[in-house]
Amino acid sequence: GPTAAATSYHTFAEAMAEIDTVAARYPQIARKFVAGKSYQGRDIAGLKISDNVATDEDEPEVLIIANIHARERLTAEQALDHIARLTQGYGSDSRITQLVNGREIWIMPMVNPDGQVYDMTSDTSSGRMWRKNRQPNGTSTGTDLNRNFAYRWGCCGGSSGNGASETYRGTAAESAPETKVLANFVRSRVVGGEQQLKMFLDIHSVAELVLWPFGYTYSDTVAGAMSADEQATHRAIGRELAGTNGFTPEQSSDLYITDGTTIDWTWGQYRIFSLTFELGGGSFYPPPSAIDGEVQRSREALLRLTEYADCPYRAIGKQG
Ligand SMILES: NS(=O)(=O)N[C@@H](Cc1ccccc1)C(=O)O
Ligand SMILES: [Zn+2]
Repeated sequence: GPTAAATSYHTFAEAMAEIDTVAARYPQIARKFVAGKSYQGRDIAGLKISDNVATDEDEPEVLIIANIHARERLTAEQALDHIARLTQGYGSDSRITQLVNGREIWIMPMVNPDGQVYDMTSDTSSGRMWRKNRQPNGTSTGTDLNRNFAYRWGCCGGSSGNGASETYRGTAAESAPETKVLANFVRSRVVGGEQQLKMFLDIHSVAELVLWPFGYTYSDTVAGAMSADEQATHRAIGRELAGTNGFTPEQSSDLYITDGTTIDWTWGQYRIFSLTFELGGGSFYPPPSAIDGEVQRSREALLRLTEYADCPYRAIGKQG
């Protein structure tokens, strides 16, 4: 349950059960939502955490997703830990209480459930090293959901057109049902013509990095798409958060060019300040005994990301 520290990786069923348990235990501040279904029909679910959680209040919104890559098991634990911290701390920790009162926080711990189940139902103690979803694509299986988003999809050599590739981009932007579900959820947060989501985090592993857009170009700024202030704000938040967990902060493309990624789309399409974390742990399958230590490293970073949602520009001393 949510009180004990994680001592083993959650199966998909256990993660869904934990979401139900938290929603039942904290009904004033936690509410389960199902954004849609995976290719094989599994729920793509999460928790909304906020005071008056059944009401859409005019509060800055944050979206945190995890486990879009199936083998990156620690990422779901990080998301479930943030859920536990926010719900258990409410009413006793003043910082967390203020955060939950002043934000609407959407957390989705397993956004690639088919891949996660396939990876975990292996005959070894670790996994199948599976990354993609489980959608057939001609001769092979799987679309890399982090190459299937619509902003500059397939533009720049940052993905593959080969179905067997680990970075297969799909037949078109949002060709994967899981991508469509996530993109539809973000689109649904445009209320009164304004995107309510102000911060986005996509949790990956395993490289100990804090990354910001864009991935499709080496350029720091892009006219009409990433101004100097917008880039400086991403960099300042990225560096601040990396200062709390010891990860390396850099623009996504500093590592390699990627196109069709989550954060290029959430920023490029909606100007949601967006980061990707690459957690630590040394491998995709750190021993269960390492889960708690690794997850604790980024607790502060997730709290600060959630705090910035009312004014990300605060990171560069600028008013909204
Ligand atoms: N988790 S990962 O190793 O696959 N990296 C992710 C995120 C990522 C994207 C761009 C540069 C570095 C890391 C990916 O989609 O490539
Ligand atoms: Zn990943």
